[in-house]
Amino acid sequence: MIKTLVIAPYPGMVELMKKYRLEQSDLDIDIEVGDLEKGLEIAKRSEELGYDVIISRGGTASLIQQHISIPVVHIDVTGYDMIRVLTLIKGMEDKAALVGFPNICQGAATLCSILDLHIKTISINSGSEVKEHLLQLKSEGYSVIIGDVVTVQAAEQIGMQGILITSGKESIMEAFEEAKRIYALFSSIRKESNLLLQTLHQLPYPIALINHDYKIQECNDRFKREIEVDPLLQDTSISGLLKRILQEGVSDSITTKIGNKIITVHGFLVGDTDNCAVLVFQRSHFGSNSEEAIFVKTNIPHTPLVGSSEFVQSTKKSIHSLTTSNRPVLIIGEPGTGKETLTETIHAERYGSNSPMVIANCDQVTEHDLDNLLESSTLQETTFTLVLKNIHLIRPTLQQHLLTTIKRIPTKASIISISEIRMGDQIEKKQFSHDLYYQLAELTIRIPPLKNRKGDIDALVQSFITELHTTFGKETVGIRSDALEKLKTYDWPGNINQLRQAIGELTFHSQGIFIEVTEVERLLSEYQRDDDVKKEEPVIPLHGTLEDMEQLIIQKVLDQEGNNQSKAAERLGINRSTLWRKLNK
Ligand SMILES: Nc1ncnc2c1ncn2[C@@H]1O[C@H](COP(=O)(O)OP(=O)(O)OP(=O)(O)O)[C@@H](O)[C@H]1O
Repeated sequence: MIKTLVIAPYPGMVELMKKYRLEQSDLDIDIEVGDLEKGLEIAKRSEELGYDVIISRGGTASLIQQHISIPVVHIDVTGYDMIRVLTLIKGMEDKAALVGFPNICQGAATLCSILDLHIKTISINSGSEVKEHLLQLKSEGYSVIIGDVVTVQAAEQIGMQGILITSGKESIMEAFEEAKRIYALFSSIRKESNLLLQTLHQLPYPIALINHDYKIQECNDRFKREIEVDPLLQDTSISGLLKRILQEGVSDSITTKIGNKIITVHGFLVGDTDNCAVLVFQRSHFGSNSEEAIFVKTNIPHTPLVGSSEFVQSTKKSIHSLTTSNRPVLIIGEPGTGKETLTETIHAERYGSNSPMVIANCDQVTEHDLDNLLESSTLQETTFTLVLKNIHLIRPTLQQHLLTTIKRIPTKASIISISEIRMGDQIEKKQFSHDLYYQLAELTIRIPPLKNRKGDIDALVQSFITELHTTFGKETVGIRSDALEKLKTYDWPGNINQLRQAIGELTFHSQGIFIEVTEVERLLSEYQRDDDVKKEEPVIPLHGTLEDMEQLIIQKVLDQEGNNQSKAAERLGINRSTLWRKLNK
């Protein structure tokens, strides 16, 4: 049974409804009387009471329709209704006019001319026009007004006779039929949209529809549970994505950090006119913590390469040509020479700062981590750079697996490997896979230590001073030229990293606008003292295999003992023949 509520704009309709509802086996009909605002009040209550359809007439039906979501069936004024009312006034002597909405007036005018009735018809577009027309008609000598409830009430208020156009059996039966049709149509649409809505809520991803005002129009339960709205809408890469979708209509994906989660957001446009951006959120397997074996870095800094050395100048040129290809790059350099900075610059030039970098710490990764990398659906759709950090420290047993993994990486990604050492020796000793090396080192960039490109010191120092001035509000804005020259006399074993730290210390302690030569001298003599102490300390290398380390220790002791094998064997606690065997492996 279709639960139906009739909101009758005038009491007379109730009786007629009661009479004909008995014939309706599909409709369970309740009837209430209420015109305009009162009718709307009843309709709003009915929404909570679970009615399927509302039937009403004229202005009341239109008003209800604007405010509630239940389908509203209009009782039309039919030709029969018009003939009935026109016949009613046929014998009247008084001047009569009909005031009503165009749907009534047009039919009425035609009928009046067929029936040869002299009835003026005035068409109105809103209820507020009624009173003015009635006063005009009254001044012209009209005393009878035909119309709907609003018109008739207004006429009676100013002393005119109002005659209501009532609805007859035909209009009412037609409304009942329409109620059944509309209910059937709404049920199938509702069923379909309920299914879609349920699908939206059941999907294992947070989903949101964002409108042109950048507000969330709709979202699923998962979105409400998992995504914090404020950081989301404040994220610059998300607002850039929304702008591209809503203004240019493009579909796109980005990976970004929202709160403490790395998330890939796929976005596309839906709708024709009031269109919305749909955002689908996919959480990455990987976090953003650089201590993890594999982590994702977003909002990549795009640091310009500074310096006048030949290395910087030629690298700048080759980076430009790298942007057009995805070819794997191997960057080799001592600690602190700027390998990671250069990696970021190549990535940003190739894909832009908004694309993520997936960084694998090769000294920590396991087979499982590499499998996760391939399975991560977040990375399938995204353009990213896979950075293989400390590639020289990858375990030999994992090298074949890494080779298989990188061959299956999506074509939209590229690989940059970072090594602190040239790996020629390791390859020769079969400690590093030849195949893997040539797969990774299609292009090799060797970053010289800072001591071999002192020409870059001027530009680096200036860039660090500027950075410290703007970031920490330091007063120091420059360095005296003799102080700068002094910096160039030192070899910087910690490379750019150490230089950066030195400038930080100098500006921190500096009292003036310029860093003075005396301040540099004081700092460099401290550095020199530390270096001398380090030289005295035996260095135990932690790279390579146990066997490699053993060889280096034996060599060091031999050096210190002036190549005297007996003394070296004695210090190492082994006999001479064991030492000889170890040296000739
Ligand atoms: N072109 C450059 N302009 C300004 N600063 C730079 C540049 N290159 C490197 N740096 C700075 O030098 C420091 C070391 O750089 P980076 O971390 O890239 O070196 P790295 O070789 O990767 O170091 P590590 O081997 O210790 O990981 C960083 O603080 C970085 O900001």
